[in-house]
This record gives sequence, structure tokens and C-alpha cells, in this order.
Amino acid sequence: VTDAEILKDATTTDEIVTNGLGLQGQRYSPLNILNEQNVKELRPVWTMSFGGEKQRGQQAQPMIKDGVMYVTASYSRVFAVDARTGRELWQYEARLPDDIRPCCDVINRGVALYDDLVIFGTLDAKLIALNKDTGKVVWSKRVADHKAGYSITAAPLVVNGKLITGVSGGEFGVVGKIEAYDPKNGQVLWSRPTVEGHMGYVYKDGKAVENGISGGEAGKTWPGDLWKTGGAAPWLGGYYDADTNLLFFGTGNPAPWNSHLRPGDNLYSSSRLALNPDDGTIQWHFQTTPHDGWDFDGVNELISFDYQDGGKTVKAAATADRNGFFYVLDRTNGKFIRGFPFVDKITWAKGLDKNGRPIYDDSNRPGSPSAKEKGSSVFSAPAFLGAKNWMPMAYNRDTGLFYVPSNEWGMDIWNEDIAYKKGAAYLGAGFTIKPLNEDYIGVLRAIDPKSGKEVWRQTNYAPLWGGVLTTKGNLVFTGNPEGYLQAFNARTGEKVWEFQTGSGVIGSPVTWEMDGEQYVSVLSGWGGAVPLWGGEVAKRIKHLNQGGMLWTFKLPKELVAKH
Ligand SMILES: O=C(O)c1cc(C(=O)O)c2c(n1)C(=O)C(=O)c1cc(C(=O)O)[nH]c1-2
Repeated sequence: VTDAEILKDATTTDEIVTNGLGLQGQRYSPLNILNEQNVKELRPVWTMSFGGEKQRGQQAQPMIKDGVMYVTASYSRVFAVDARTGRELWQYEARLPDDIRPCCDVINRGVALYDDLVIFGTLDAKLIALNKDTGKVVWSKRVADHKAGYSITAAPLVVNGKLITGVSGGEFGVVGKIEAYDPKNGQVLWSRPTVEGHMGYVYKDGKAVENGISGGEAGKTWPGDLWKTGGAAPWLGGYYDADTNLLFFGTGNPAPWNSHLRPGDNLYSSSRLALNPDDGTIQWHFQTTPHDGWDFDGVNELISFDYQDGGKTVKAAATADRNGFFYVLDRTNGKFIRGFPFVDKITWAKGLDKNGRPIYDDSNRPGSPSAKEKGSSVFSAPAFLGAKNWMPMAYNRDTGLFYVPSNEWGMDIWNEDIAYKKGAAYLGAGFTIKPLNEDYIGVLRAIDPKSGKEVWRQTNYAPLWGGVLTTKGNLVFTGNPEGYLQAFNARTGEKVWEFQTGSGVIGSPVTWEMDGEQYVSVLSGWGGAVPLWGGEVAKRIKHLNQGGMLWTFKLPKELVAKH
């Protein structure tokens, strides 16, 4: 895979060499062989199992190059599969130590393809590059110390010949960082910590040279030394917009959760960052939840899109935050254009001001722990698992709508005393997540980013936890924990197809073309944060079974010919 192929992935249909079907991450396919009329005939052509006992939490997006599909599976595994038949070509399993510390299941969200390499991040915080034909290790590099709580769950991305990754570990008081590596050999090129106060580096002639820091002073928005264990893990990876030459990464919660310990905005936690991909310097930041006290994070994908306003093209980017607000920003400078709630209930803020900063409801912020157990418990909606969590939304260039996998839930949350200890959970909070409605938690929403209007919705009993795909065939695909991959009419929201895969679908579906036929592929395998941290919600859905399968669908040939 070359840089040129990566840059044009949004328009090519016979291969998928980026996460997000293009570096901007719109998850839009220009294919329409399959469309709202014929999708009801969509059938499985092959399926394969990841096998063994490690069947849980399959969150990856498949990649396809030269007739081979590359996916990751739970427990830091990679599979190469013949895209025509589903036959396994090779598999690789990283040897993991016993003391890995992923907060939210043993998941991985996919590979990067570059040159003849298949590159992914492991639960013990390494990057590993495999030969695409043999699955043999070409290089392996430690990104951070897993004993301090670091892991990698996101897919890396390659931008102009640089391999770029974030790290996980916000629940352990790590220092978040975004780093660029030479994809050929794993040499680090620059390192950009995401907690204000830590410096960033570029590597020149083998030596680390400071490359400056936006904001300047150490810990300006943090009290005392707390910035040294400040979290802000960019755990969901990032996207790239060639138009502005900006890399967009989100950052996680400030550590600990317990906000009364750390007065101030706590930059750059719970923010979107725009970085120069050449040296990692921060070009702008937009903080969705300053002084986050709910673990809302700010990692959710920022998706570039253009729209017309009074005859002018607006270079925008949109994001649906865990905190319940949908934001439209000017992607050239990070300025707030508009924002609005995209879930039915938000209690922690009364709204957004003209700069997009939340107007807090102070009575609904968890306060300092009282002597009484749970003395300062407050109710908050959304819950910390978010109005929308990591599962990526999609933007359809024909309808101009975003398709957002969202959830309606709240939580009781209270603060507890806490001290930092390397490698131990650093939350300082307790919580119980609660459903808000009897009959549904998940809501797939079509949202107009210009008006803030919800154009349609489809509710789902269990929380939605899978990525979304949209196509020129007027379709929206996503999965649910009940095991169905489903298709909806992109304009009306009518459900037009579904298929039971045998386990919860929390991966991100893709569509691609081979010999004039359109295929759809997705991973199936329930897991992730909900069964671990979902409280009363987890109890409601404990019958759902885990799994580990890769499915591929297409129309029967005679139907394609007729069409
Ligand atoms: O702060 C972090 O470092 C971090 C990492 C991860 C992760 O790597 O999966 C999650 C979260 N936080 C998190 O807050 C969260 O809700 C979450 C859900 C999931 C999942 O895969 O279902 N991961 C994570």
C-alpha cells in the first residue's frame, strides 16, 4: 500500500486501506450496486471463525488489499483472509504478559496497511509490523509501559509516510501522548504528550529536540503537580484531512475522575486536537468538557465535511461527544460554529455558550466525598459510557446527514478519596449506570449538521456499540448487541434488511467491490465496556453471547445482472 492509495481511499471501491473508508473517516462508500431496492436479497457468501477460547469483543474494521482481508481480533490477534472464499491465509497472536491493564475489554479496532506491512497496536502497548504475505514479525516497538497502565486499542494510521498512534490508559493516570513512527522500521519521529505541562519532542539525528508546546507554562490549567498524572489518553486514534493538512485526535478524561481535586480546565483533556502531522505541534484545540468530572472524555471522532452556506463553502468538522452535545467546528481553526444536544436527556449542563463551552449545572457535578458513604452521589445523564462512545458515526455526502449510534442512559456517580499509585486504577469515583427507558437504550439517529434536526431515529433495546457505514445506494448499515447486522434507508430510516450473525455486532462494517459485485463485511462478537461497566444495563442484557466471527455478504449474481 502506498501513500497515494491511502490518500485516495475515499473514492476507490475495490480496496479499503484506511480506517473510516478514507482518511477523513466519513465511512461513506460511492458504491450503489447494492441499494435500498435490492438490499433485501443480500446474503452471506462466507464466514470464518477466529477460533479458540478468546471469543469476545470484536471491534475492528476489516481492510482489503489485492483480494486479501486483514482484521484484528480480541487479545491482540491479526488474521489475513482470502476475501473471495474466507479461507484463512495466516494468523498472528501477540504474546501478552499476564499483567496487561486494558480498562474496557481485550479489544482492538484494526490494522494500518503500508508498503508490504500490516501494523497494529497491542494490549501491552507495543506496535507490531507483520509481513503482509507471511504474517511474520518485521519489527516490534514498545510505545509505553503497560505496567503503568498503558495499552493500545486503536488502529494506527499512516499519513504522508508517517505511522501515527495514540495510547490508552486514562483510568490509570498515565500521560496521554500521540506519536509518529517510521513505518519501515519503527523509529520514533515525534512525540506529543496531550497533558499541558509535558513537552513534545521531535527526533533529529537520533536526538530528541523540544518542539514547543501550545499553552506554554507547566500545569497552568492544573493545580499543583496533578498534571504529571493527568490522563487525557488519545485512546481512539485519529483521522487526517489533506485539505488543511491537519491530523485530528481526541483526548480522554483528565485523571482522576474526581474533579474537585483538580480545579481548572485541565488541558488538553476531553478535547479535540488538530496537529501538524510533520512534527506533532498542536495547531488548535477545542475542549468539549473543560474540568470533566464525569469521565465524558473527548476522544470521539472529528469528521471533516464541507457544506454550502449562502453560496460559500464551509470547511467544517463534526463530532458527537459522550457528553451529549453534537458540535460543528470550523476545521481550519477549531472555532465553534454550532452545537446542540443529540440525546433526549442532558442533566449536567444547561446548554452551550456562544463559544461552545458548556453552561454547567453545578448542583449536578459530583462534589467532594462526604464522610457518609455515597454522601455526595448525584444523578447524571448521559452516563459516563456516553451519549455516544467509541463506535464511529458516518457522513453521507448525498443526504448531507450524519448517522449517529447513540445511547440514552444516566448514572448515579459519587466521588471517593484517591491517591496515585503506578499501575493502579486512578478513578476516585463510584458509579451505577441506569437505563432511562423501559424498552430501549440504543438510538440510531440521522442528524442534520446544519439545522441540528433529528431527521429520523430507530431505537434498539440494548445499547448500540457498533460502527456505522453509509453508501451512495441510499443505505446505512450498523450492528446491534442482539447479533443483527441491519440496513436502513438513509433518507427515511426504514429498516430494509437484517441478518442474525450469532453474536453481538460491535465492529465497523465496510463495503467493497470485486468483479463487478458489491460486498459487505463485518465482525461479530459481543464485548467491550458495556458488559464490564454497564451496571443495571449490563444486568438487563447479560443473556447476550460472546463470539468471534467475520461475515461477508453480497447479492446473488443473477440479481446484480438484472439490476
Ligand atoms: O481513558 C482511556 O484510556 C480509555 C480507553 C478505552 C479503550 O482503550 O478502549 C476506553 C475508555 N477509556 C473509556 O472511557 C470507555 O468508555 C471505553 C469503552 C471502550 C470499549 O471498547 O467498549 N473502551 C473504552
